[in-house]
Order: sequence, then structure tokens, then C-alpha cells
Amino acid sequence: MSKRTNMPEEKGLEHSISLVKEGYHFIINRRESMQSNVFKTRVLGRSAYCLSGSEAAELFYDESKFKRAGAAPLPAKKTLFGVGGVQGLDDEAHRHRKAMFMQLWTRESVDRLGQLTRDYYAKAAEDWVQQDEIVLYNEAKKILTQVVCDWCGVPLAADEIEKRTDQLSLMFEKAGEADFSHFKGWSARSKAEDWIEDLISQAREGSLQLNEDTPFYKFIWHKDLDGSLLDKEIVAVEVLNLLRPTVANAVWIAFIGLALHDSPPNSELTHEQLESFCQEIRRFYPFFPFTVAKVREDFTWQGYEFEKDTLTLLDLYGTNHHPEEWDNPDTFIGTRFIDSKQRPFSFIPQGGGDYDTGHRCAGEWMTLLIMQETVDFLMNKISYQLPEQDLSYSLKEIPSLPKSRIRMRDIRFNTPD
Ligand code: HEM
Repeated sequence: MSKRTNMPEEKGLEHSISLVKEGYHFIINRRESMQSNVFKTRVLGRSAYCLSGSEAAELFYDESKFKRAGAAPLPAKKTLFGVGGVQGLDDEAHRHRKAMFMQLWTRESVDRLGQLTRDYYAKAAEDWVQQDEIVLYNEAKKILTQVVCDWCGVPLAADEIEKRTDQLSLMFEKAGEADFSHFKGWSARSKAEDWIEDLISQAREGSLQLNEDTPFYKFIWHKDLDGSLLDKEIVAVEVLNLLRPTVANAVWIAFIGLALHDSPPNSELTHEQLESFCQEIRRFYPFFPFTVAKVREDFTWQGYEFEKDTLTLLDLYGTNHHPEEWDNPDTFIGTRFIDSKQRPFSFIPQGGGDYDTGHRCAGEWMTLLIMQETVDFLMNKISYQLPEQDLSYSLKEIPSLPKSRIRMRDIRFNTPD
């Protein structure tokens, strides 16, 4: 006899087109109309549960209930994640691989990242002051490509910067496209994997010398659970798991440009105020709409039956805007996070739960650091004007970006007082 569930359910055979059309509001719209943080729908040709809000997020991060193997749809693997990376692992294999990422966050390496970010901003701005106009989003992608390659120890020649910036960017820019341009993301990933695999071969053969303290070196010589080196294809996927999302910070940098215009903070920010402003950017502006897992074994939660192997979407954007979790969720309040307790499952722009044992983003601190350096640079190191431009952004496009990508003019270095 088939199992019955009293979970609210969307009628119809397939809703993938609505998902593409409604974008960040797909889960919110149904959560509101069904008045439930848990419901069932059909996307990508299969049944799927959608979860929203902190209680449901906590459930989603319960490893005994959900697994990641086989959850990510093929188009996402071909562009965003790659095959064989940490995102699709579970249990001991996941913890061992995740530790390879988490070992990178030493005081020295974080300080070095901050310094590199400042240096590459300063270098880029020497060129900006000569230009009539620059586009912040495009500049940020180039800067971050150089920052992250330098930080990782991945060699990057000056004449390669544009090409590698484009490849790393297309992987996240085209991941949400439903039309043919999605394949640009596939092609970019394939070229970027070839690039990194080639460098790995050179390093393993001894023709490329790398500093032992760099992430690239550590990943190349990382031993898997069975004591063997990872295949170079897997190392490349994991190195791109450092490069690609760091360049993706350009999306939030474009939103920083917008927030500084729409909701400018006090001119002199304390560290606490700066951090709160950046956290509110991560809460308020869209990036990843949801993340995915699969039900590990049949279980019942709050009277709802969850069936083994069913795809499950956790609403990241909707939880960050959930009226049960936030006062005035749709208002940008730069000081919101001052003195407010961090609630691990309500504020989930980069996933929730535990870093070491769960799938929460390995680069959350790095993201916050780059954002803080960016706000400091734009507010204190240079001055600029925003000419007339279309600053709107659509919640139907993934990833969403201000339409103009933030055009800036009359850029000048500020002189120290
Ligand atoms: C724009 C900034 C970023 C956003 C919006 C973002 C978002 C996310 C999200 C939503 C997840 C999945 C969480 C889950 O499925 O539970 C994730 C995982 C991950 N992120 Fe990020 N991320 C960003 C930056 C970074 C950076 C800078 C790095 C590394 C340098 C990074 C590395 C990773 C890795 C390795 C995972 C997989 C973790 C795992 O499966 O255990 N991310 N990120």
C-alpha cells in the first residue's frame, strides 16, 4: 500500500517552468498560498519537498534525515559544482574532505587574504582614476580572480586574467539559465578544469614548484580516507570550489555598491557596524535561492511523512526574509545585526548548521572579510559618483544583479587627513 501524507501539496505534474519564471519567489509564493513552511511539489520531473524557516532548516541539516549524494541536478553539477566534489559527499567521506577546506582558515592565511584584497583594490583603482567610467561588478570579478589565485598559489599570468575571470564567472552566472546559454557555463567549467588539472600534473611531476603553505599545494597532496592522493580531476573540482565562489563574491560587491547608494551607513563605521552592514547585505540581497538534499530514510516530522530519496529544497532566500524570523524582513536595516544574537538556522545565506560536520559554506568567513574590505575601500579609500543608471534588480533572474552592474564615475583616491 502506498504511503499517504497530510503534507500540503501543489497539484499538477511539473512546475519547473514556474521555478524558472518565479525565481527567488517560487518557494515563498507557495509557502504563503499554502500557509505552510513544508509542502510538496514537482520539479525537474520528480516529487520534491520544499522547506522554509528556521525549524525546517534545522531539520534539513540533520544528517540522519538528509543526505547529499545524488541530490544536485546534473545541470548544477555541470556548471556550479563539478563532479566528485565535497558538496555531494556524506558522512565520514564528507567530514574528511571538508577538513581539507577548513584547515585553510588559519590566522595567517586570513590576514593574507585581507592584505591581498586591499592590494588588488588599490592596484585596480590606479587604473580607475584614469577612466571616465568603470563597472564595479566587472572590476570586482577581475580583482577577485587575482586575489584568490594569488592566495591559493595558482599561477596566473597577466595575459590570462581576462580569460580565467570569464571562465570562473560563467560557471555561476549561467548556472540558473534555462536556455542554451546554460551551455556556456558547461564549457567554461570544462576549460577551467583542464587548466587546473594541467597545473596539478606539472606540480606532481615536479616541473611546477609551489609554496607548501598554499591551499593549492595542500589540495594537490591531500590524502583521501584510504591514504591515496585524490585523482587530479577531483583536486581540480575542489580547487575550483575555492576559486569560483570567491569570484562570485562580485555579486555581493555589486549589491554593496547599491546598498551604499540606497542605504548609506554613517561615514565612520566601527568594526561592529561594518560587520552588521555586511551581514545585512547577505541577508537582504538575493544570491542562492535554495540548496538541495535527498531524504535518507523514511521518517515522520510534525505529522508529515518524508519518503526516502525524495529531493528536498531548503529555501535560503525565503528563510532570510521570513516574517516569522525577522522584524520588517523586507526592509534593509544596516544596523540590524548589532547586538542581535546569531541564530544559526534563521540566517542562512550560505547554508546553516555546522561547518565541519555539515554542508554549511566553507567560505563564509572569507566572504565576510572580502565584503568588509570592499565597504572600507569604497567608503574610505576612494570617492566616486554614480551616474544615472538602472539600479533595479530582478528576483526572477538567478543570480540576481543590479541591471547596470553599478557604473561609477569621477573616481578619485581620498587623501589621508
Ligand atoms: C558569494 C559568496 C558565497 C555564497 C553565496 C556561498 C553559498 C554557499 C551555499 C548556499 C552553500 C551550500 C550550503 C548547503 O548546501 O548546505 C555553499 C557551500 C560551499 N561553499 Fe560557499 N558561498 C560563497 C562563497 C564561498 C567561498 C568564498 C568559498 C571558498 C573559498 C566557498 C566554498 C564552499 C564550499 C567548499 C561549499 C561546500 C561545503 C560542503 O558541502 O560541505 N563558498 N556555499
